[in-house]
Amino acid sequence: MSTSPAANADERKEPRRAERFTYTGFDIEPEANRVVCRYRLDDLEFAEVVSFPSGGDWTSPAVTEAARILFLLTGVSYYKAGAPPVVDLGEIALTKTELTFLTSFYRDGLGEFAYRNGIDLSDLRFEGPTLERTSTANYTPRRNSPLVPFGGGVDSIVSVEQIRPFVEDTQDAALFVVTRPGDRFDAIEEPAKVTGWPMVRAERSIDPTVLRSRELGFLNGHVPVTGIISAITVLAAVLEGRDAVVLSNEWSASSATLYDKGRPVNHQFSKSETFEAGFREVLSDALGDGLQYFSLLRALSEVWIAERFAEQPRYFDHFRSCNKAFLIDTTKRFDHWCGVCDKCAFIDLVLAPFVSKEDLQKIFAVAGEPLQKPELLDTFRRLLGFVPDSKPWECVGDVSESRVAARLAAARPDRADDQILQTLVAAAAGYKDPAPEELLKPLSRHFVPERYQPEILRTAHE
Ligand SMILES: CC(=O)N[C@H]1[C@@H](OP(=O)(O)OP(=O)(O)OC[C@H]2O[C@@H](n3ccc(=O)[nH]c3=O)[C@H](O)[C@@H]2O)O[C@H](CO)[C@@H](O)[C@@H]1O[C@H](C)C(=O)N[C@@H](C)C(=O)N[C@@H](CCC(=O)O)C(=O)O
Ligand SMILES: Nc1ncnc2c1ncn2[C@@H]1O[C@H](COP(=O)(O)OP(=O)(O)OP(=O)(O)O)[C@@H](O)[C@H]1O
Repeated sequence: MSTSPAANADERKEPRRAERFTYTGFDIEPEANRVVCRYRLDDLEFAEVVSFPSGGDWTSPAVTEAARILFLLTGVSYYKAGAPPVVDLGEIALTKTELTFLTSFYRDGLGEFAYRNGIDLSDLRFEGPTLERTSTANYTPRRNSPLVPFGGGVDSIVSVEQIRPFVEDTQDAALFVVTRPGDRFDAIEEPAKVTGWPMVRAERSIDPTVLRSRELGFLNGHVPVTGIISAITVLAAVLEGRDAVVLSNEWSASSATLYDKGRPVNHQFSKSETFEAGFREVLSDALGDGLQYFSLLRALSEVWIAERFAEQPRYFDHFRSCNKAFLIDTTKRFDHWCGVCDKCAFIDLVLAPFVSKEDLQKIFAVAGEPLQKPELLDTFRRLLGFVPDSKPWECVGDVSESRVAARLAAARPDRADDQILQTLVAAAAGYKDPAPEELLKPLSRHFVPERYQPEILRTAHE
């Protein structure tokens, strides 16, 4: 694959698969507090730069390990530009555990990308030396000093509030946010202020070439971005000697968006339990068990999370889950809930049992509350699973969670006249869903260490 940087929108090329993707190397640049990751797709070079403005101890062996893991995961954005059958790891030797994990990160993490582009990634093969690890970096952190990646939505807000009591003695927790250099997401900054916690930042420069996919004839599509953010957070945590990276990935993030020839395709793969378990193994082999990477919400339903969020009204005027707040192109970024996307519709629905109609109408005031828009009936029908194989490619709950939320919301006096909700509940009558109280208990295993377990996790599924 080769391309001219002079290509413009009038010279669009047809995307085609490349032959080979190569990990060419990474440099740790302590004086600039950054890591530079370099890749090649056939003869086209890419570089991604991740900076950590607050610095840290770059001499620690654990930092080198964490930077190497970051290098492994950030490659996926550039691989997807040509999706070749071969990934050449160059001089980077991988343990068997790492190879298994990375293969899944590419195949499953790019599952949506592959499905929507009609590409079969089952032929994907990694070539490179094998690493026989005999010891870990033996990382030893400070006690109770978690770093919480913060997306500004319901999930990470609930995590912060659940973790808060466990860090009262150390006062050493921090939010973590990844942006482009100098960029700020209002949708993150505003609720972050409400938490009152300090913020650690990383700045990520994606190679600008990959942002011109259409024009340059690259393949394009979704990338497992939470995996990339996770790897960046781990490096930030290790630089600062912290003991935990606390994700906010819920139980339903493990559910497939659809099945393709029997194989699950999950938009949220890098938020899934499979990703979490594999990444934890990689981290434990490389760093030892000093750093705990886990999702606090792994075992918990969207309904439980929504109920906890409703207990925190001070965030209502400040939080935003709509992904239109996060577009890289600032001219296209929204400064309010768009009020029509699947994510807005889902958040409205799942909060409706617990947050008053009046408050939800205020939250969605600019574009209007999704549950009041007759034109969104089909959107809600898809969220509730009434249209086969049409769960949105978005971070939304499981169809049964949506049906339970609809029933609970429709039973509220302030929703008695809500046409959409009443129509959905009538249509949901034939579905056998868990009782609401079942969704208020832990639903699966989780990896939350005892010192960070909220009450709900202490009472079940130990
Ligand atoms: C903001 C958003 O939803 N973006 C998705 C959208 O991309 P679009 O082209 O409209 O805009 P940009 O996000 O600005 O991306 C421009 C190009 O850059 C590529 N890119 C971006 C980040 C990266 O790490 N590597 C990249 O190569 C991207 O592919 C574009 O070509 O549609 C894309 C195709 O479906 C999505 O991939 C974009 O999603 C972003 C990567 C993103 O950050 N999305 C999160 C809001 C998101 O989806 N979070 C998930 C978490 C699940 C997971 O980890 O997979 C969720 O909410 O479910
Ligand atoms: N720019 C970012 N910097 C750091 N962490 C992020 C960023 N964007 C998302 N995250 C984290 O990635 C994970 C997945 O994001 P997701 O959008 O599902 O969560 P959220 O914003 O907390 O909640 P919601 O689903 O309501 O948007 C969460 O742990 C979230 O906090």
